[in-house]
Amino acid sequence: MNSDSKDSKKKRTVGFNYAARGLKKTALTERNFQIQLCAAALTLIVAALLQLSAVEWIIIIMVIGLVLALEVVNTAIERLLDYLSPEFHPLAGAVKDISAGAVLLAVIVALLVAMIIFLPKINAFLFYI
Ligand SMILES: Nc1ncnc2c1ncn2[C@@H]1O[C@H](COP(=O)(O)OP(=O)(O)OP(=O)(O)O)[C@@H](O)[C@H]1O
Repeated sequence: MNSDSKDSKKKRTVGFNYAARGLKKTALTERNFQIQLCAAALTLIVAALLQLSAVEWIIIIMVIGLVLALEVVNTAIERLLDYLSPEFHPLAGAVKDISAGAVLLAVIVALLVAMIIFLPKINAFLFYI
C-alpha cells in the first residue's frame, strides 16, 4: 500500500471517529435524542414481533433514520446558536424554533407511517387470538 492511499484511509477513519464522537456526545447529553433512541428501539422490537415485509422494514428504518438524523442536525444548530448568540435574540430563537419544527414534522410523519403499517397487523393479531 503506498503512502497516499494509507493517508486517505487514515483520513477516512479519523473522519468516522469524529462523526462517532458527535453521535456519542448527542446520545449522552440530549434528552430528546435519548427519548427518540428508546422509541426507535421499541419500534424495531414491535416490527420484529409483527414480522414486517422487506418493504415495510425499509420504510420503518428510513423514517427512524430521518427522525434521528434531523434531531442530530437540530442539536448542532442549537449548539451553534448558543455559541454565536448566547444572549437572547429573536432571530436566534426563531432559527431554533424552525429547526425544532423540522424534527416535529419528521416525528409526525414517523407516527403516521407506524400507524399505517402496524395498526392493521395488530388488529389482525388481536382478531386471531
Ligand atoms: N438565544 C436565544 N434567543 C432567543 N430565544 C431563544 C434563545 N435560545 C433559546 N431560545 C428559545 O428557547 C427555545 C428552547 O431553546 P433551547 O436551546 O433550550 O432548546 P431545547 O429545545 O430546550 O434543547 P436543549 O434542551 O437541547 O437545549 C428555542 O426554541 C427558542 O424559542
